[in-house]
Amino acid sequence: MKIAEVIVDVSAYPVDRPFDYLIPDEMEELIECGCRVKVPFGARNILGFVVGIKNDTDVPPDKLKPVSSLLDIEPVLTKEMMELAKWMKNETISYEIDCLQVMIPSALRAKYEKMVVLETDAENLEEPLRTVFRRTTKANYKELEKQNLLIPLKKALKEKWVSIETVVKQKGTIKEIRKVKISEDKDFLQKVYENLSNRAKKQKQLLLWMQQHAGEIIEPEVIYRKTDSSPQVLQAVIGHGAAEFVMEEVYRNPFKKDVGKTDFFTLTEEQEKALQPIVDAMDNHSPETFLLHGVTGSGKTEVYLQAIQHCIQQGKEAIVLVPEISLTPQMTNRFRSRFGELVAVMHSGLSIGEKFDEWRKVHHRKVKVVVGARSAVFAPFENVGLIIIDEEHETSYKQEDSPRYHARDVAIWRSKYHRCPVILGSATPSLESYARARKNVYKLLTLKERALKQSLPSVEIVDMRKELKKGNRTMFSEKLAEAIRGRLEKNEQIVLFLNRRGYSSFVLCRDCGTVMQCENCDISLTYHRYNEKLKCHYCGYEQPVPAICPLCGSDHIRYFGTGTQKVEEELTKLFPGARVLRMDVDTTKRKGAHERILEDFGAGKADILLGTQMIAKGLDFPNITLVGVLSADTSLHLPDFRAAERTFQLLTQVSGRAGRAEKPGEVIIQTYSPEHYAIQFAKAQQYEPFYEREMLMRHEADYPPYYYIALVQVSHEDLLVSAEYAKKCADYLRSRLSFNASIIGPTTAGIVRLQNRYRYQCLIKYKIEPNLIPTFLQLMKIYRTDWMKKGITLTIDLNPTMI
Ligand SMILES: Nc1ncnc2c1ncn2[C@@H]1O[C@H](COP(=O)(O)OP(=O)(O)OP(=O)(O)O)[C@@H](O)[C@H]1O
Ligand SMILES: [Zn+2]
Ligand SMILES: [Zn+2]
Repeated sequence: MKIAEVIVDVSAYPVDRPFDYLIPDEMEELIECGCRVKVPFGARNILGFVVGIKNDTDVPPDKLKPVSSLLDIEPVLTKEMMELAKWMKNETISYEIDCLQVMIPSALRAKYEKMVVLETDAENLEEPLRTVFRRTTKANYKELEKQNLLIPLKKALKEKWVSIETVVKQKGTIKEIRKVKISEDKDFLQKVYENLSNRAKKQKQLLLWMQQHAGEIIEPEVIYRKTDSSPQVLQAVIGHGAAEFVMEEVYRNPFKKDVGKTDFFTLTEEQEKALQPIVDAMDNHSPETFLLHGVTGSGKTEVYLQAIQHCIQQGKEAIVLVPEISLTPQMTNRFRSRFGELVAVMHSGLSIGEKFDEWRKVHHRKVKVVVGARSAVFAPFENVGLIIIDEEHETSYKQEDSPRYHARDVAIWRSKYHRCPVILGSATPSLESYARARKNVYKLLTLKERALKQSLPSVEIVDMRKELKKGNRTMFSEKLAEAIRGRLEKNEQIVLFLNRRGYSSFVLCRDCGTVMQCENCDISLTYHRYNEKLKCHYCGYEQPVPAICPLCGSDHIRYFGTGTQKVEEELTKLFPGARVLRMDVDTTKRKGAHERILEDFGAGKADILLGTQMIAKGLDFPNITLVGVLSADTSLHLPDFRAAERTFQLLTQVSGRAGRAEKPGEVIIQTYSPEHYAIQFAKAQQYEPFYEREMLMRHEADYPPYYYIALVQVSHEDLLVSAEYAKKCADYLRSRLSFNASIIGPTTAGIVRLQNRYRYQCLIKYKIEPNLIPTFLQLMKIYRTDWMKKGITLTIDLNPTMI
């Protein structure tokens, strides 16, 4: 008798442990650890992962149920991943199933079809497969399963006579936008127009307009707006054949392009010195963590590339993590142009199917290097020699929902498993990492100079309060405006950065002061110019901009569109000839848009790149000689203890985009708080003094890195219920944790009401608290057995990125 231990896909069960299932005889040779199965659970058949196989069980025979079906003939998880999940579930207080799910590509969670592809001459196969593949080189897996051919198939797979190809059916995350393609045939449009009766006034009006736009592909919303027509009218006109609906064309895959080949640079002395200890650690199989602190443009990437080269020479594999936002072709091409076909790239811009293709290259050892965002840390390599996390200070390395893991922690866990080094790289390391480096927990490697000894750009601070006093009401100080003008004349490029964190455009009634709020959340709605709508960034609620104030009926509605759109308008007014590219959430929604904007800017098709956080990192364009920061302090006054750190990081990163080649760079930072230390140190571009200063602040307030923090959050539709259970949490924690841990709260969360749920939280600060994880697990158990039924949601976030 063979028994499978299965982690089942139920996230509401109080106990998080494997369940035993009988393996039916016909599956005995097929099931392995790491395969997914379907098993009966209660009245349902649900998904599960086989995490162990054994010969006996305590479950009485009459209770023991058999596995219903097998989903993977090849395991999708390695032994390492299953071990990692066990560690992760405690570390992040989450279900093991969630940890396992996050490790596999989303394609495996979508609908797909499996095909078995012949990889050899059919005559080399054994019967009965030979007969099958004499007729075809591709057979449907389901068919073979029906014919009971899985056992010979498994053998053929092991011999690599066949392989399995998965065709994802669902288009997945690619957003397809429905647009209207107007007929190119003007005469035809005219004919349709003439054939319409005069009573169809709206249709006629629309057709007249269409004649002016023959052949164009336009979003329906734009048509409604421009022609004052309704969906019904458009539908009618389409019915006459004057236009048709088309789906947004899929953009070419930016990674299919040939990237050419680049050579290794001769390292500078500093780079050489940084690389050596990493190479030594690889040679000695030593799981050390290095913090590579190098100023912007110091050539950290070159150090990574040469370290990877060494790793490949050792016959091992490398994982490179970069923040999603800087996972641009510019970045990935640096890896692809060095290592060619040995590189797989994983990021959210790819469709589910494309992502899955990349994952399979890793799974089948077709590549040696994977470059990807956070989840690439789970790349199923089995012989990892190096893990790199670029821009390690980035908050996107922490997953915001369950499992709330930090890629850095996972990387370090894996480095111990594989006995290989980790490199954390940044020009502005997180305080936590730098503090660890100071204590020799991480090994500090420093690059103080830029790669070609270019000087860092000169930084100037402009006090915007004085501008206002001078009577300048624009967003551009005289200084910045002048500098922009100068660059435009010299044909040099400009980056303008709008710090939009915690700050957005909103709509307000000038008579009564009402700010338009979301119906479901305690958040003001954000104004979107392009479709004249107000939108909630938290829950997606959308409404048209009201013509009159819903509260007092006044029509004095004012738009505080101080976002990128407004800046763009002002820019074009001030500098009519300037070519501006805007990069923000609106202009980068579509697949490939982000890449295209950068590509165009790199190719010199624009003078000014205007953007938000998205443009702060990773850009390496030689012709940028001016960086302007329009509003340095918007991120400074957020109620988050990391506000100063984030501001410093942003300003330093964005300043670093200037003067990276021969031409010297200049940075102008506009601010209303020029005296703030985060801004002053960003001006000096000195990390260490900032670090010292900020550490003092953290020390005084008992914040990380001196203390760890954890956030326990409770939410419920009813405010009082939420408050009551938050208090229960706090009481429970107080009764179980030591006096060294301080429990603050319960207090209301930063945003009290979100998606119609009221939120309370407790903040826990602790140093060494052996009882913490067991207490949290216990609290979770109480929640899952009892509170959940009452509609409570409880989340526990260890080391939250925002509080
Ligand atoms: N040894 C070298 N010799 C010549 N050029 C180099 C060398 N190392 C790096 N460079 C060049 O210097 C520039 C900056 O390097 P890179 O982009 O790797 O810096 P970085 O430290 O990653 O910067 P940032 O943190 O600002 O993104 C690049 O254009 C790179 O090609
Ligand atoms: Zn009003
Ligand atoms: Zn909302």
